[in-house]
Amino acid sequence: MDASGQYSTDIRAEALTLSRGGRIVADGLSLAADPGGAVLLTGRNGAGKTTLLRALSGLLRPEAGTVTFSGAPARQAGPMVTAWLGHADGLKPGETVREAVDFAAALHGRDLVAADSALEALAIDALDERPCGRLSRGQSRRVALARVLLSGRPVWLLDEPAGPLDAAGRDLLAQSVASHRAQGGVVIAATHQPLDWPGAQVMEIGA
Ligand SMILES: Nc1ncnc2c1ncn2[C@@H]1O[C@H](COP(=O)(O)OP(=O)(O)OP(=O)(O)O)[C@@H](O)[C@H]1O
Repeated sequence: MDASGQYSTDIRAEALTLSRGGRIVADGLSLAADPGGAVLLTGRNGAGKTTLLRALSGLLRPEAGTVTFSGAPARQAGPMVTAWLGHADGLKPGETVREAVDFAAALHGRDLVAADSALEALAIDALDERPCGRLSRGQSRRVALARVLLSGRPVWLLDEPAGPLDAAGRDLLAQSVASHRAQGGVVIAATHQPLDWPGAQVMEIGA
């Protein structure tokens, strides 16, 4: 983020061949997003959406092709510029919502005002004393998303972010994504649900 509070990282993936367990699951995939961009990855179960997200993050090495963030290879830059939301929310059952969110804020050098804002952005401020192990699936997803908001990372990679969210939760997610993009952030999400993110590219995997 620069002095004016804007992100400026772009992502380029070119001619990717991806394999899982020794089997090619996707071939010839390319994708690009400039600051402020969003890409929705769609496609049937097993098409390779999660695999592509992992390759974009730098966690999975492509068999062929390249992923770069503003020109830097993903395996080098990915851990610094991406925030990852997987299928699992990764919350500790005994930790309260407040503890989970405050920890994320501290980890990313954010203050408690930012933590409060993230709780409010996902409308989970009233749940702050509840242990994460006693949340509903949608409430738990909201906490995981609040932690993404606190990451301060320019590129969000979200795997089924709206899976268990209700309509109000999907609206809050859309608003959070819109504010991130307005700051020059990039959001790439795999989804089975139609998500109303204005101007997002839709890329069908395995078509
Ligand atoms: N750890 C693994 N080892 C071997 N094969 C795997 C592994 N994980 C996934 N696969 C295979 O890779 C292919 C792509 O899986 P991936 O999870 O990327 O699909 P997806 O499009 O995200 O699916 P879904 O919509 O069900 O989440 C599938 O055929 C899957 O069986």
